[in-house]
Amino acid sequence: MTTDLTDLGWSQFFNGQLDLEEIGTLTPVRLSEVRRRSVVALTPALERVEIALTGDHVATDMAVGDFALTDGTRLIRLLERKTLISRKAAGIAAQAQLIAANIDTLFITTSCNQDFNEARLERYLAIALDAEAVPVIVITRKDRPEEMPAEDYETRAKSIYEGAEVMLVNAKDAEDIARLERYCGRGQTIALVGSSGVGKSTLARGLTGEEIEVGEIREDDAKGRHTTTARSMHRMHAGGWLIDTPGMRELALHDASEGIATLFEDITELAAMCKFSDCRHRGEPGCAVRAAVEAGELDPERVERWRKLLEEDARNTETIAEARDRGRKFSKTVKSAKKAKSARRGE
Ligand SMILES: Nc1nc2c(ncn2[C@@H]2O[C@H](COP(=O)(O)OP(=O)(O)OP(=O)(O)O)[C@@H](O)[C@H]2O)c(=O)[nH]1
Ligand SMILES: [Zn+2]
Repeated sequence: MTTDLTDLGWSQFFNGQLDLEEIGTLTPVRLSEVRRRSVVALTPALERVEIALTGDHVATDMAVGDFALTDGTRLIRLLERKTLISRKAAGIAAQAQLIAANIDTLFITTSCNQDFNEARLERYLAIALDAEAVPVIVITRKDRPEEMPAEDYETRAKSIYEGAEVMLVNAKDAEDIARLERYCGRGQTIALVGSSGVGKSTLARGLTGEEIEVGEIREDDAKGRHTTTARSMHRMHAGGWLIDTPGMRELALHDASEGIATLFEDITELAAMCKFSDCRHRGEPGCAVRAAVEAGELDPERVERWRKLLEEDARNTETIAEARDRGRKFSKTVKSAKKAKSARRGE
């Protein structure tokens, strides 16, 4: 059976990374599960094969949705990603954990109720923009709006960022699901983010016809527990792929300064014109942001949210950088210990 690679989400972007020899000898696959010492990959024939990780390949470098080349038994190399979503991993060894690669569209989900708020949506928008995925705000419960008419939620969402499409839906309604399917066609990859209870499972069920379980699977090893994800790529009715992982549902902001700058482009540009390059926009002389607020050209609440988002991002990013420094020293120790061990085993 020859399924077109396009079905997997393959495009010129990936094809252009292969040299002639690789085209002749290797097969592109897409990772649908990342385990501790192996990955499960989707082949061009849409079969799932388990590939052991050998040599320098380690699970922490791989993400669900990655494209890789295999010679049939081994994973030869990962291809450069079009988009990447990561999160700050929990625990002392804080490091960025890769959540999903090559997502085209991120459905940022909220509801016509108290879950809806600009700050939350902006945080997800910054993540999507930073990852270079197209953000679509999906507002569920249009059939049961709580605090104001459903259309008002839509209007508020539309005013957040003009680059984001807004879809007001009843997640249980087949016609509304069909409206979302324009992002879910053949070759497209999407993911759902949003708080618990906003309707992500309901949307996922509507788009795939599957009841998706996103429980974390833990594989124990001597050094502790390593979290992997269960089967995470799901085919949608419209032909595309939905990536659903526990990590995706618990995304936190980190290292997203470019996304924040894109989302708040106007404020970012103003801030560059402040007299002091480290201006905190809290009343310093020559503050262009402050001046715009005073002139009524900028919403002060939006400025406050922007500042908080930057702070949150800086806080989390710093922790990762610091941990990385600490980790380097530690990993040297681990590496030499491992070497000694393999030497003893005669590997
Ligand atoms: N009336 C109505 N009910 C909805 C809508 N979207 C979701 N629900 C209901 O809201 C409840 C929560 O929806 P879920 O799909 O489980 O939410 P979730 O985001 O997956 O939540 P987690 O699994 O906790 O992440 C369910 O009872 C859904 O049937 C909607 O648009 N309209
Ligand atoms: Zn300023």
